[in-house]
Amino acid sequence: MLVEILTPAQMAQADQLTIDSGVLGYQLMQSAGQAVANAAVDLLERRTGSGASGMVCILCGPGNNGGDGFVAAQLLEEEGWSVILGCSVGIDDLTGDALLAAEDWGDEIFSLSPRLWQDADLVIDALFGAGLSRPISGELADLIDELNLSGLPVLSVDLPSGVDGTSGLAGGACVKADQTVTFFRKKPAHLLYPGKAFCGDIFCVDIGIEEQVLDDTGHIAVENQPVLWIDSWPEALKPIADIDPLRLADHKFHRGHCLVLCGDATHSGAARLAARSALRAGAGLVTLAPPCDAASLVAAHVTAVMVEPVQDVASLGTVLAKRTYDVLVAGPALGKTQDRRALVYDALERDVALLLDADALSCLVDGIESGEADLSLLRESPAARSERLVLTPHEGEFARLFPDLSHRVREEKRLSKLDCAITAAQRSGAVLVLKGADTVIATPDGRAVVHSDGVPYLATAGSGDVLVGIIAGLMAQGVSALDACCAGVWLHSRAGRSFGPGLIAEDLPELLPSLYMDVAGYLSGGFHASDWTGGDD
Ligand SMILES: NC(=O)C1=CN([C@@H]2O[C@H](COP(=O)(O)OP(=O)(O)OC[C@H]3O[C@@H](n4cnc5c(N)ncnc54)[C@H](O)[C@@H]3O)[C@@H](O)[C@H]2O)[C@@H](O)CC1
Ligand SMILES: Nc1ncnc2c1ncn2[C@@H]1O[C@H](COP(=O)(O)OP(=O)(O)O)[C@@H](O)[C@H]1O
Ligand SMILES: [K+]
Repeated sequence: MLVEILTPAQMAQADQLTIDSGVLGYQLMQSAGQAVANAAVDLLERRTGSGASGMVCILCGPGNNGGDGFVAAQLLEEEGWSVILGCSVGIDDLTGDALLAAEDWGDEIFSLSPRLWQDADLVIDALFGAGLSRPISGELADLIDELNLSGLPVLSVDLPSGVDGTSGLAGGACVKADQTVTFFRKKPAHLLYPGKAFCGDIFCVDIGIEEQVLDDTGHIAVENQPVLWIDSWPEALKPIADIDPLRLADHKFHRGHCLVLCGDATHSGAARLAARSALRAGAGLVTLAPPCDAASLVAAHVTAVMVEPVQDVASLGTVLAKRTYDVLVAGPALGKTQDRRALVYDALERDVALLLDADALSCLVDGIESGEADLSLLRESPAARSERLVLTPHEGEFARLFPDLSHRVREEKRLSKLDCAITAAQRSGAVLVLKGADTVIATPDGRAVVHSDGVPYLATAGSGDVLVGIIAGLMAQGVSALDACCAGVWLHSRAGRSFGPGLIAEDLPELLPSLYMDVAGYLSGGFHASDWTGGDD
């Protein structure tokens, strides 16, 4: 099944639709508080041994997040745990369901102070959740800093207080939680950094909201899971017993041919990594295209990968006319000389699936008088028109192409990486892979997939070249651009995680075969990401 991600605004709509259908808001709050209390008991029992013999400190804020805290306080006390509760406002300042919850708590409400947790075994952070409207500052920020220094386990309700639910940005003080319990569906901040790093283990619990509300709320993105792309998994990467008998006699030309443009003699490693990765990802043939004076050096460093010199636009035309190529990759250490830049512009006019990475992305900005890429060249390319244009920028390349959506601007204006990636995909007409510890894959029609799996081992030279090669290899076999990007990012991340420390980019393509056996476990059902029409239509 799809795992949808809802913005706090969409979540508020889900709450409201449920309330409109006859469920009391206070009932939802009680379910949320119960889930928090359950999680707290698990954590307490792990810390204090079984039996209700520990103390919980609950920090409540002025809104419904605080309301969840009051409910949890009451339930934990009923179960025999010692509870001490502080609130950022007096009971007279509470309203609605939060006021009801505070009245039902009935016990003492202290002012917030570090003294509250001095004897505690666990702190529950119910200060702010979806309603955070600005970074936390002043006395509350000091309190959060002290809490983070206390070394006590912290359970956050819905979101770690201070983290912006929509963008995952952490502008002011933020609670550093060991565990976060959220409700119905995850929010962007549970997946996007830095927010995700503050959440600890995330548990998403059912509080009685019906799935059907999603038809009305829509969703901002989905999580990247094999169910999205497993149905388009190439035959050649399946275990022999799963291959369609009619495909057992396939030859290499059925598995597609990738052409990878290559840089000069001193910069050919990146393209060679991409080429090898495309082969490992199942492309039937892969050819590297270096400039003439680098051809013998490149040829000396490859074996199954072929070499066809491409000096200029004319020779690219000749090479493309000679054989059928299914996918063209341009970027890894391509260089930004006049010649190589001309190749990128020429490739944009050709009717072939096109993956632009690294230097090819920079070529779209470098040497342009206005300093701005002409995105209409991308949008109107045959590749984009046939939904076969892919861009794989890291944040630096993304900032050059889309300066108004850069990481810096996002932080300044508190914009979400998801919204910005979707906007960039719409402007460029490309399936866009905005790489990072939280990679966002976005499509021109407004869909987004998030792969959030901090694997710092992947932050190593050449790792992005491998990713673009994997995506190209999958597309060569007929996988759609979106499915190939999602599957490629998944495989890349898994490879990094399974290898662990010491990983270098050369290791990554060699890890793919063992991952294909893992993928085989998912082959029993699913649907294509490319068939998914998004949540808000
Ligand atoms: N019926 C519902 O809507 C449900 C809501 N639930 C809980 O309600 C939460 C959302 O509740 P609210 O919308 O009341 O929002 P919050 O409780 O997250 O916070 C809103 C309050 O905080 C204040 N505030 C925001 N940023 C601040 C800052 N930086 N410094 C000081 N004060 C600040 C606002 O003025 C407002 O009073 C969710 O996170 C979830 O925990 C759950 O109880 C489930 C049901
Ligand atoms: N901390 C991290 N967690 C997960 N993935 C990461 C992390 N850091 C980098 N990556 C991934 O590693 C790859 C690096 O790509 P890139 O920056 O283009 O490197 P290069 O240009 O050296 O090939 C991207 O796919 C990115 O998503
Ligand atoms: K919270």
